[in-house]
Amino acid sequence: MNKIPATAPESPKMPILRVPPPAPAQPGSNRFDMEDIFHALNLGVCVVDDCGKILLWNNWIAKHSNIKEAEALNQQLEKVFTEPVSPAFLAALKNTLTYRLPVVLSTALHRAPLPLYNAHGTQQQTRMYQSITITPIQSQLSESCCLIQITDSSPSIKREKILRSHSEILKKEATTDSLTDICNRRFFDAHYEMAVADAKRRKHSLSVFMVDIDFFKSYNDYYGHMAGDNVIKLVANALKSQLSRATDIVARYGGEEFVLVMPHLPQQVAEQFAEKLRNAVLNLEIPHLKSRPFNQITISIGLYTGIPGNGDSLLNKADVALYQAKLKGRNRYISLPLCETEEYLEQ
Ligand SMILES: Nc1nc2c(ncn2[C@@H]2O[C@H](COP(=O)(O)OP(=O)(O)OP(=O)(O)O)[C@@H](O)[C@H]2O)c(=O)[nH]1
Repeated sequence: MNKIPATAPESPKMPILRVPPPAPAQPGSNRFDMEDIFHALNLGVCVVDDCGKILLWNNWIAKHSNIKEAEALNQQLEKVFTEPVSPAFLAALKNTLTYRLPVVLSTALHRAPLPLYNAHGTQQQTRMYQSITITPIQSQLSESCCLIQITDSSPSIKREKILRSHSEILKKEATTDSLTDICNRRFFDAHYEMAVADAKRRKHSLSVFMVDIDFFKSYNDYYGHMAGDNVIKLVANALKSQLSRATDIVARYGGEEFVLVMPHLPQQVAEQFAEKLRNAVLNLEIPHLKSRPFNQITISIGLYTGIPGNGDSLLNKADVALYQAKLKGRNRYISLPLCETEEYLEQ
């Protein structure tokens, strides 16, 4: 190891760092051995000369690269490793040596520029995440050198990953209905507001489908609440499986009621889609002996297709249509007739 001299070097050929002389020893205090401190640092320290030859190599790098100090000294940095060094690191080093400007390698872009490991010879052979700074320094002999400092950023990156996954989970929980795993009312309200604004701006239609499971109170009473929960899940899945466009959503509106919003559908296509939804639930063939005359789980659908205007909301109109579907015997869709706003669509 090349000691970091605190005074003038013995050999005029050996470049040295400008290290401030130690403070005069106070009575009773200890003098520090710079070499011990250099090797005890909990970060990698390496100095290369203007040709990229290694002049200093501390214990931290020796440990994490599995390359001893004696093997590293006087070798070209990029050749001392058996595995490749990242081109970004080499470019940064070259820049610092040429232009004498310090560089901080972005940990976001360059996670593991050097082949350094936390656990050598174990199964855990993934490169350590590193934060690297390269600083130009001047030796007393005016030779240009670079100080490379490396810290292990794995713990902070791990922490960041955990925080990010926690925030993803929280975001999902805030927008998803826990029983059915489809969008919840909160997400729907926000989405609906944006869909309405978009449809108004572009003057295109929105189709709103209000869906309600028929005779669900009697189902709960007869089969029990848990069986009722399971039906809600199955119906939610059946409705969701009919959607294919990224712009369409289905949400649990509350209890055994669902809502679907789909932009840009001609009314006739929206009606065909409502029939597809009804059949998807019918095809589940869930027995419901208290539902006369169907004897199985069915849904009623209220559909309204229109350009959002300033009057009654599309949701209210779809709700009115649902009420009519219930009155007319359930297991059907009702689509409210076009009003003035829709005449625009027909032009
Ligand atoms: N199992 C279960 N039941 C629910 C849930 N949310 C609401 N319900 C029940 O759904 C039933 C809805 O009943 P009603 O609104 O009277 O409607 P219905 O019996 O389906 O009658 P129609 O809609 O007129 O066909 C009530 O008994 C609620 O307790 C839920 O999360 N799980």
